[in-house]
Amino acid sequence: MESKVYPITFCKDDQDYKIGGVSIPYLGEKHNTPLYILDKSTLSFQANTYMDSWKKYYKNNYKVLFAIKALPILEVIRIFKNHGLGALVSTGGELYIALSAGVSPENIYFHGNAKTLREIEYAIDQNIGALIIDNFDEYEKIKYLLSKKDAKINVLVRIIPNIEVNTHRSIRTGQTDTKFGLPIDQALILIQKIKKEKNIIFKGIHSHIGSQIFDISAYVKLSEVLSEVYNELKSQNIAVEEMSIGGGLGVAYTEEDNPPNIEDLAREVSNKFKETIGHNFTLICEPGRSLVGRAGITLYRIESRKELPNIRKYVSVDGGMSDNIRPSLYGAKYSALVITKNEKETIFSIAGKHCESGDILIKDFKGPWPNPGDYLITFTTGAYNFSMYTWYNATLRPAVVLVENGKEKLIVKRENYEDLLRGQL
Ligand SMILES: Cc1ncc(COP(=O)(O)O)c(C=O)c1O
Ligand SMILES: N[C@@H](CCCC[NH3+])C(=O)O
Repeated sequence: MESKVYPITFCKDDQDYKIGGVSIPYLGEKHNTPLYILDKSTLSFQANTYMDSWKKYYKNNYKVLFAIKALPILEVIRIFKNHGLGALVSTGGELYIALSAGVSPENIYFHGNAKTLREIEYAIDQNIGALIIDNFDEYEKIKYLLSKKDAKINVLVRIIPNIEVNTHRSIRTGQTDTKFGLPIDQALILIQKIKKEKNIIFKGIHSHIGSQIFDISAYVKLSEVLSEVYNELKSQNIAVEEMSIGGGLGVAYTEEDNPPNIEDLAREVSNKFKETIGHNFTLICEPGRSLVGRAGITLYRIESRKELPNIRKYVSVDGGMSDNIRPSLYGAKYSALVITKNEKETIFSIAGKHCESGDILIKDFKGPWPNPGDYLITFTTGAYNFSMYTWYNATLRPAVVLVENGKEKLIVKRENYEDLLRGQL
């Protein structure tokens, strides 16, 4: 079925809706709901597109790091590792997950604006690819830790590129006023300090302008800014071996969304660098959402319906803001499909089961009026759904199933009631 929001293998045959060749109602019966379902073909396709596009346009080394915060699942990280991707982590916990998935330490980069001494020490002890230094205090922490060890660490320095992108204000990061990174003049001072250290190895510059970005020209502008910093450092005899353009490429949540494609990003950025400083450094990009978003769907069961005359109709499902907080947090829009025998279409809002009036997954959805027990699918739930799970109302974290070629594999177990008591005394 042609759609920007459906996973590549999503389809309907005479019997059922299917994903990865597996019947979706069958998955619901077998694994219960809510259920996250991931299409392996879509994951692989997105990873290959990133790798192939840089290979085609960028004439030097490049690294694609999966920002695992989007979907920190061992099996997913392993799939990407097998396609040649590394991992971007932002906490000690994410570092632990990436290492547990078998990503080799040199392919793990660690960013974040408030790394603790313990997290930095963990990264140094594991000898990861690079710490992405966000501020002067972090530099002091690294210096302090290295003064007590016979170790070295590679670092990138995160700059604020002063680029404001058109996305939700909570997920913009490159504008002048941001908690992430340093203004360029301060970053240059920090780099001079780093260069005086024997065991802090300066590798290059890091940047990230935000998430769910549709405008490739923002990345072209970013490439210009990075080129200026590169030239400034060159004039100070400081070599820049690596530069990161961050992640942030958007995906379609509804048919109205028109995200740019990955190949356009690679071509435009590569062309800009060719024009400015050449491909004389290792280019890094750090996609999260655009690798996993479209691969995921969430399957719910419809529990109840009601009609408030002349006001609104509601259909409530057995999940909600615990498994997808994005509508409540950002007003994010989603596409859905009801699997029902009823044909009469109407307009209703799809509500979650949580004790919050704001727990509405989709407002004013148009589709067939379902019966309790029918299934509802929401699309593009691969990114920042599982990872932003909250256990509000003591809900159980849903299971995750991976599908491919008619086969399914449980890759995360559903929580049970005992899990809710774990750690409680
Ligand atoms: C530094 C950094 N890199 C990469 C990403 C991944 O972003 P996205 O999932 O939008 O590709 C993020 C999250 O926005 C980030 O903070
Ligand atoms: N959590 C955000 C993206 C944040 C990106 C973090 N670097 C979302 O769901 O859209």
